[in-house]
Amino acid sequence: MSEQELKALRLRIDSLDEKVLELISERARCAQEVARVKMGSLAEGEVPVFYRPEREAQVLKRVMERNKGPLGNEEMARLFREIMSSCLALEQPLKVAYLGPEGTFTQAAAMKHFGHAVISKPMAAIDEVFREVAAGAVNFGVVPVENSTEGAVNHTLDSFLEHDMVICGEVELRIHHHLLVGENTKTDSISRIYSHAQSLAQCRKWLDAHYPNVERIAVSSNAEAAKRVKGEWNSAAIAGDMAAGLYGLTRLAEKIEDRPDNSTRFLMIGNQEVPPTGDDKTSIIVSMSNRPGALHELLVPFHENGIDLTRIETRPSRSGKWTYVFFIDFAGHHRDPLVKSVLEQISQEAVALKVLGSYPKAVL
Ligand SMILES: O=C(O)C(=O)C[C@]1(C(=O)O)C=C[C@@H](O)C=C1
Repeated sequence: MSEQELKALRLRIDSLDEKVLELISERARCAQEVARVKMGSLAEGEVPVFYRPEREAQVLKRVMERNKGPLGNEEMARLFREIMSSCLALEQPLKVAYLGPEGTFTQAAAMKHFGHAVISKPMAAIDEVFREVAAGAVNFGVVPVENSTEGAVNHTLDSFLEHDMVICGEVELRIHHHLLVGENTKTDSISRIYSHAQSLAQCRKWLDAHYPNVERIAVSSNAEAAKRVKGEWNSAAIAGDMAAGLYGLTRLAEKIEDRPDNSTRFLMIGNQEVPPTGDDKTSIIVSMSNRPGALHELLVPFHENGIDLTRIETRPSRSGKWTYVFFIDFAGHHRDPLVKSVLEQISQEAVALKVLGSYPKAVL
């Protein structure tokens, strides 16, 4: 390509950037107007709701439907995700607590869902994320709930039994683990590998094959593992890209998870009910009396009404020995007439039924 051709193309890019800049600014001014309208239409004592997950899901879906390339749908939606995040920050900067420390996959999930224009707050434990939201110190919390290789995150399920929370969104993240070392690590003398217990489990076969005799040490998070390695010469960590970048570690081996489709689902928790979008999920907790056929009775109304169950999980209830609660996710919104009638049928048989929330299915 000649110098002249390159120059002409860059001039075109400059002129397009100016237009993009003007359009983004116009969009941001529109969002400010939206905020003014929201503030102006409040009833006495009502608090404005700036963050609207149902609307955000619609915007992102529309972008993906209309995108003609060459950028892929996900890539384009990610760009719009960030634009919307910045527009919302003009209306109200959201405060989001997540399972920390910085560099965890939960932080990556929070950014994927809310974009980067939020004030994020790392918490030391899942329960603390719940408490922070309950105390009103943040608008939303982000917690892991299930992994495709390792199953349910029990701390999260148990926290739902203790706190009154509304689930207002979900996000799925492909989890890639790397074996990370620091500048001072002697790579032929690694005698311990740090990571979160779930991540060690997700890489078990790889570790058996490559580091069978090295001690595996479970720590509170992958980011904590990365932090430790920085100061030691004989250790490595299993963690993701964010932690690697944050602690300046390099990858000795990439994508070492045993299953290539290894992914984790995260939930956004808050106090805000989300209206239907037409493509939603609902999460409920049900406790049934301890008798034969109870689970069958619980599931029949879903089957009879053609409602798609996406997950069912069992946990011991806190109220009695050998009694259980079921965590169920299904397609639909609790305001849909069909879902409403199924929930009514179940509540006649159940000891207790709690709707944890209806929320848009993950778009990104
Ligand atoms: O539509 C709204 O209610 C807005 O506040 C605008 C907007 C956007 O930028 O598109 C911003 C934040 C909301 O979470 C949803 C959408």
